[in-house]
Amino acid sequence: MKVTVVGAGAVGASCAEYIAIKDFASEVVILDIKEGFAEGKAMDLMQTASLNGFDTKITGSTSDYSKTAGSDIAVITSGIPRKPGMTREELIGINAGIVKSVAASLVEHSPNVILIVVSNPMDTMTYLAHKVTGLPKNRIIGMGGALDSARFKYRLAEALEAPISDVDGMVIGGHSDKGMVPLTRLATRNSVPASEFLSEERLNQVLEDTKVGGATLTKLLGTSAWYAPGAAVSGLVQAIACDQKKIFPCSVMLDGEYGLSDLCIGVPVVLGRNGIEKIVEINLSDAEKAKLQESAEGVKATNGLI
Ligand SMILES: NC(=O)C1=CN([C@@H]2O[C@H](COP(=O)(O)OP(=O)(O)OC[C@H]3O[C@@H](n4cnc5c(N)ncnc54)[C@H](O)[C@@H]3O)[C@@H](O)[C@H]2O)C=CC1
Ligand SMILES: O=C([O-])CC(=O)C(=O)O
Repeated sequence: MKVTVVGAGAVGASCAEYIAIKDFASEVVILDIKEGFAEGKAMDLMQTASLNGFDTKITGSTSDYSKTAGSDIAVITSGIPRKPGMTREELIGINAGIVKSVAASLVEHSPNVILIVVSNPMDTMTYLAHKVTGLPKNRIIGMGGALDSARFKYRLAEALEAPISDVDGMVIGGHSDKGMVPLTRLATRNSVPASEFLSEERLNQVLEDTKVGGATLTKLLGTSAWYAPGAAVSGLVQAIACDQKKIFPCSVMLDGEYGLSDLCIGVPVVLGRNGIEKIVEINLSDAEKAKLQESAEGVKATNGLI
């Protein structure tokens, strides 16, 4: 199993590190345009192999896509991150050009690749990857919901004063400050609805804190987050590589599902060796449907800018 990670920056390196530590891939290639940067990150990570106990071979490349040839999965993290006070949508001007050329180069060298798009604004960059590559729908996956759901569980556990392993919850919709739809109605603590433990007001606070999860970290760090994003990507890569058939909310091209078409937005999907093996249509309440619709309108407006 060969995995390429484009972008050796904060998210790309974290993602490569988590993939290596989980030790399911034979090879990880990191590629960046900054001369020597990917090679340096790869060497540094390889020097953790004997310490962390993995056999994954990590190599770096400066813009040489021939080294990525034959990749089964490729992750696109190349592009600029936001600074405090910015929205993800404001990154579109620079990142659209980067994602366009990177996606085309990846597919040229690995025609059977499954693409995972991370660069922001992620739903629109995923849509752009479809337009550029023409790959089948099951082979382009946007990563946002897995991260947003992890942040939702963090906030739920905090409110419930419970261990995170005891809580479950999912975020669908666009990966944006306004567009996320945390499904508080379906959140649970060990199968018991979270609403049995928390007031409506406290659950709403959890929802609001989840939606601004990325912005909160950007304000604290001065740039956007990387540990949880890297871990979330590695979870998707592992589900595909190991044919796990796990459900994650991912940004995928919809064709009538949830009453939406011609956009990529976060909905639950089953991930396995073929990429997106099924889009799972869950019964949403009228209020949740309205929020998803509103989120879709936001994503479509951003898509209009490419
Ligand atoms: N979807 C999600 O949940 C998340 C998305 N992001 C997004 O991921 C992207 C990367 O974030 P960071 O790693 O923090 O940024 P970073 O600045 O640390 O790293 C980006 C890397 O991309 C490289 N790069 C730029 N153009 C390239 C090209 N044409 N080909 C190859 N490499 C190129 C840069 O040299 C740099 O090393 C940002 O757009 C950020 O908003 C970040 C966190 C979560
Ligand atoms: O907040 C950002 O800009 C980066 C990102 O998408 C996240 O961490 O959720």
